[in-house]
Amino acid sequence: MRLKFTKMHGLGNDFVMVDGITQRVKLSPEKVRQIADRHTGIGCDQLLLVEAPRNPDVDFRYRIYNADGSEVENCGNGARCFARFVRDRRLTSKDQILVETAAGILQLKVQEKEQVSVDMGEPVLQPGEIPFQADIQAETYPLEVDGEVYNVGAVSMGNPHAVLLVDDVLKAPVESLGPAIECHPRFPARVNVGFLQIEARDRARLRVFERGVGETRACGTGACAAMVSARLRGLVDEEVQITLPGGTLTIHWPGPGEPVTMTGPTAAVYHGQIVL
Ligand SMILES: N[C@@H](CCC[C@H](N)C(=O)O)C(=O)O
Repeated sequence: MRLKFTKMHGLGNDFVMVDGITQRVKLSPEKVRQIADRHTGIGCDQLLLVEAPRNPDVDFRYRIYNADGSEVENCGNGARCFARFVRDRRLTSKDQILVETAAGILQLKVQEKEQVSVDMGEPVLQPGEIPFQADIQAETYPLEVDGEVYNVGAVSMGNPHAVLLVDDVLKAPVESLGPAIECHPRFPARVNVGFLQIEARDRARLRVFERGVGETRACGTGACAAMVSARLRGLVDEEVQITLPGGTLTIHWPGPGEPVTMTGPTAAVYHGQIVL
């Protein structure tokens, strides 16, 4: 199979974008891992596959695969790159795009200077739906890892996130605690793990150890989940600039019952073909 693709990124969270509308694509977890390999493939955090929608009321469907080959529900930086990709490839000329994902329908707005805003929908906080094992919903939950107890927020943005507050993201134990929480038995579908440092009511820093990938330079759903967790704890206002290692996202969330909006940049790097 010869596959045409575009390499893109959102704040350094990098993607192989594949147009499954104008070419025939058959992907297995092995093929995704082969493409994502940074030494022997193209290299990416996620592969995003654009397809025709199944729901006639939306414009596209897009599917998300982590570098480990697992198919997942949502990807914030990927959603922004997806919007830019379908316009650059002239699959649509709309600047407001509705897209079906495994997490539901997202609404994307293409702005000036390659910025895209995404209505990420309402966060899910019910433990069973995240999924997270807890008897009742709470702002934070004590989570035991290797004999230590950490207070974590648990939020789904379509995909599951754990959020820990830290004093300094640069010193946060992302490489050790990230994988231990990612596979914690209380998160039966595994989890993305965010380490959040609040700097002011409108400014924060974040590092994310992503499920199925490892630490990435940015995670859009991770920034939304961090915002939700911080706001539920009363630590931030309704709009926050969240700076990740790859750059800054603007996240807006008035509060429970409201959708989260994420705004940030997109970048196209190159086009290519790979034979699999
Ligand atoms: N990088 C993404 C999230 C991608 C999926 C995640 N690793 C998961 O397994 O849920 C983002 O920008 O949101």
